[in-house]
Amino acid sequence: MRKPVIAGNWKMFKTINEAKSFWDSIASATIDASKVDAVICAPYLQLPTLVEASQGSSVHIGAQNMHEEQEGAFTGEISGSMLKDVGVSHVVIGHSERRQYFNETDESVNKKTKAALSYELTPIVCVGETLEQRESGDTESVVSKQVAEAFEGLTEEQVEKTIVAYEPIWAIGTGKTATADDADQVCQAIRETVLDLHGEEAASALRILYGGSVKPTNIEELLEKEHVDGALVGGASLEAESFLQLVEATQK
Ligand SMILES: O=C[C@H](O)COP(=O)(O)O
Repeated sequence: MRKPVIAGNWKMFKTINEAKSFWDSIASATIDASKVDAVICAPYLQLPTLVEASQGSSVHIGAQNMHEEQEGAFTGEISGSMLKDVGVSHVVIGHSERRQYFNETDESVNKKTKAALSYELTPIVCVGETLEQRESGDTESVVSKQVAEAFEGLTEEQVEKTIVAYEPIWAIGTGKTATADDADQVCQAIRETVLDLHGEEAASALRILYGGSVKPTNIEELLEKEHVDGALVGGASLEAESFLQLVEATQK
C-alpha cells in the first residue's frame, strides 16, 4: 500500500509574512502522518521560516529546484546540500515551467535527481506532455522517455525513494484537468516503464502524483485510481483551506 502524497507547489507566490499566516491557518489541523505525506514546496526565502514553524508537525517542507553541484561559481543557484542544511526534506525537480523557461533538460533532471538523493532529499520529479504531443498520440512515449532518462543510473532503492509527478502541461493553471481515467492511464504507463527498467519492487513502491488544476472538487476521483498516489498542486495549495481539504481527502 503506497502512502498518498499531497504536495503544494507555491511557485513564485507568497512573502514571508504570507507564508507565516498560511502556517498559522493550518497549524492546528490534524494531519495523520501515517495516512498522508503533506508537503509544502515554497520559494527559497520562505524555507527557513516554514521549516522552523513545522517542527513537531507532520507537514514536510520542500524546495522547488536545486543545482546539481554541491557548491561552486553558479551565481544565483542553491545546492541540495544548502537545502539539507536548512532542514528541507523534499525538492521538486524538472517542473515543466523550469523546462520551458530555464532550459532544464532530461539530462539536468537526472543529475539533479541523483544529487538530491545523495543529500537524502526526496525528489519530486516532474514529467508531462504538451497539448501538441497529446493530440498526436505521443503522450505515453514522451512521458515514459522523460521518466527513463530522469531515472537513468538510479538503483532500485533510489527509485523507491523518489516521487514522480505527472503533469500534462496543457492542464497546468488552465482549469483544464485530465480526466481521472486519462491520468491513471499515463501513471500506469510510467509504472510500467519503471517495471521494465528497475524491477517490480521499485515499480510497485514508486509514488506517482497527478498535477494540473487539482482542486478539492476533483481530488477524490483522482485518489480512487489505482496508479495515482496523490497530487502536486499549484493554485489550490495557496489557500490554507483548500490545501487542508486536499489533505483531508486522502484520509477518508
Ligand atoms: O506544480 C503544480 C502544477 O504545476 C499544477 O499547477 P496548478 O494546480 O495551478 O494547475
